[in-house]
Amino acid sequence: MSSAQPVPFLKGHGTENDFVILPDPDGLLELSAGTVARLCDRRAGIGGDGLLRVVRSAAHPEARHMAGDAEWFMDYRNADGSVAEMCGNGVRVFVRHLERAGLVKPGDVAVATRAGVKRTHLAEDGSGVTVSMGPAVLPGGGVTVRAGGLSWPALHVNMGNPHAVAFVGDLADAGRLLETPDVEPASAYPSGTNVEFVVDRGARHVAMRVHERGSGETRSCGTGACAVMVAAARRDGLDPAADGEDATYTVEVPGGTLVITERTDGGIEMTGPAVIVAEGTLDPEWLHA
Ligand SMILES: N[C@@H](CCC[C@H](N)C(=O)O)C(=O)O
Repeated sequence: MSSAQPVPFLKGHGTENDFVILPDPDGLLELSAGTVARLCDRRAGIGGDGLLRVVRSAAHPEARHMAGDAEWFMDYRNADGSVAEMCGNGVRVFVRHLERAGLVKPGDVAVATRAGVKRTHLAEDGSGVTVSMGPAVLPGGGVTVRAGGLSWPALHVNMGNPHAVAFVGDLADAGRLLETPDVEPASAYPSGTNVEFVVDRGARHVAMRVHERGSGETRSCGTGACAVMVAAARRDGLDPAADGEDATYTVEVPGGTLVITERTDGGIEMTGPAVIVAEGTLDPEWLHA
């Protein structure tokens, strides 16, 4: 990362999906994949499942076309430094940071992402953030997930980023998830995928584990929880666009709870917490080592 100036950072999380946040309003930081991976390293860096660079849309070539709708662009990177289209927990934490920094007021805030503009709503009482995640796309075709020596049929769901959702007998069946689950056919996911393992907890209430592309097993994934909600609804015979009735599910993740509604227009809304934990300045000696 090239910068002669001190580089500020924050640390935040949403249902324990944690992020390094780098405010860079004018898009001046040159952020290599290696620097992102160093920052997200839990022992030698700050630590995080991913990184949120906070850039004015007008200052970023990938977001300039959205500047009229959303002042701020969430430049999201996975912990290994790879770029991803969207991060559902990240976008909540992103707007919490904007609010805390006095850059937006509670209420409606639009955020530009690589998956388009996402509309968010920051509760006045600071309780949580709701994000309009857009519709799920179900490309169809059979997918199989293998992990922990077992295999399951899975549903391919795209929430701006790719997911394979498998219903399992027990969340422990997926094993330790230290390695990337095998997903077939690989051609269904040319850029890799996030994988969710799901069990039922009650009526319209599920629990999941997730192995994230570029980050490994994490304690939550917002786009993954939305993919799981849609997979559970279809399995339960619900399709709000056809039924003319919204469907709401509670999705438990290891790091907390997300509430997700699919509307009759196909739009998906996710509500959950967003917390800023700390802020500081990167040590220039460490940064430029
Ligand atoms: N944790 C995120 C998803 C982050 C991106 C994902 N790992 C990918 O590569 O698609 C979320 O909360 O949605």
